[in-house]
Amino acid sequence: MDVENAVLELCSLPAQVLWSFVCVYRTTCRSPPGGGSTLLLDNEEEETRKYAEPLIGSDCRQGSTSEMADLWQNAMDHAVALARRAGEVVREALQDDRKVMTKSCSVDLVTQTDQKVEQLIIQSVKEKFPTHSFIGEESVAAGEACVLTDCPTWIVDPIDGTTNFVHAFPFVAVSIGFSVNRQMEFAVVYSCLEDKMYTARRGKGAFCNGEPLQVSGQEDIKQSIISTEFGSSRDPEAVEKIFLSLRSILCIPVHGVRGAGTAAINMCHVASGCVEAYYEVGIHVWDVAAGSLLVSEAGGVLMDVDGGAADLMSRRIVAANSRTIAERLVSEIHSFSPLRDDATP
Ligand SMILES: O=P(O)(O)O[C@H]1[C@H](O)[C@H](O)[C@H](O)[C@@H](O)[C@@H]1O
Ligand SMILES: [Mg+2]
Repeated sequence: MDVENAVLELCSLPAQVLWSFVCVYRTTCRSPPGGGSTLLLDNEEEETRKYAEPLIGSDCRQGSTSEMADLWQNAMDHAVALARRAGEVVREALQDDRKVMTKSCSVDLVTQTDQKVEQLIIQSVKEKFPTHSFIGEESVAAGEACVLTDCPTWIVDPIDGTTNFVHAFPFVAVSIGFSVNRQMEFAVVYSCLEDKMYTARRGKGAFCNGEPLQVSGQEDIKQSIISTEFGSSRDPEAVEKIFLSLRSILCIPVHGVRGAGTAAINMCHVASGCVEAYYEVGIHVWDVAAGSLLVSEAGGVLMDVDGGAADLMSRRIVAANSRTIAERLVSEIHSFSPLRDDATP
């Protein structure tokens, strides 16, 4: 039977049996069956196999369901260690003069520390997980594509709150999201100057320094704090919409409007329950990927600013403690549509 028919035959088997085959294939027929071609597994199974290698070993011990379910734990642990190391680099850099450069406009700042931290993270991940993909803020700024595929992908904002970093304003985060099959599997946001490590694993809750997070139970927007940012665009039409939204929301009235200066930490505040909702138009996928999982794992909801499904590449986000608050916010937002992160240039 050739490889293609073998794969079709296998796909009709229950997963447990399929996994046994993968085990057998891995240990008893290193060379692909039928010579030449390799049995192609989709990325996740391939990655499972690669990851699960320590679990299979030469005795082909089958990874139990829980061990397989934790196959991304190894990557998450590495992400936490990288975020902590990156935080040390950020704190050290704050002791020196920071060389400030600009990107899309005069207030869209970047520093050598942003670039150094991103390189540190990506280089380390490439060594440990050579088949993984990346979306990094500074790599994209340098011309790399910003496309999310099914592959295991690290979505990295080396310094979220770059403007804060330049001014030593105390909210600076390293944000690392990880997606497989376009679904967030884990999130790590390290608020470097507060020494707060926010983590979330899909289906396993959200935490800050190991303490569980839960969104606010407040359903009345008039008893709420809302966070947002002015962003780095100074396009008159965009600024007009930003201020119209801000005035509408402020005059609901809400208790207050806040902004940490970083999308990632704004979303951590929603997950922590100290802010009922955050919204913004103009952010990028690297600003919100990790925060989106933290909010949903803390019991919150994500939505587009027009009330539709959240789309991490759309540059628009509402992250709230509940649909009630999210939909009330949407009714007050004057939205606009920046060029998508994955738009073809
Ligand atoms: O600091 P950045 O990584 O550039 O990201 C920030 C962005 O530049 C803009 O200031 C947004 O308003 C922020 O929410 C975002 O985090
Ligand atoms: Mg950034």
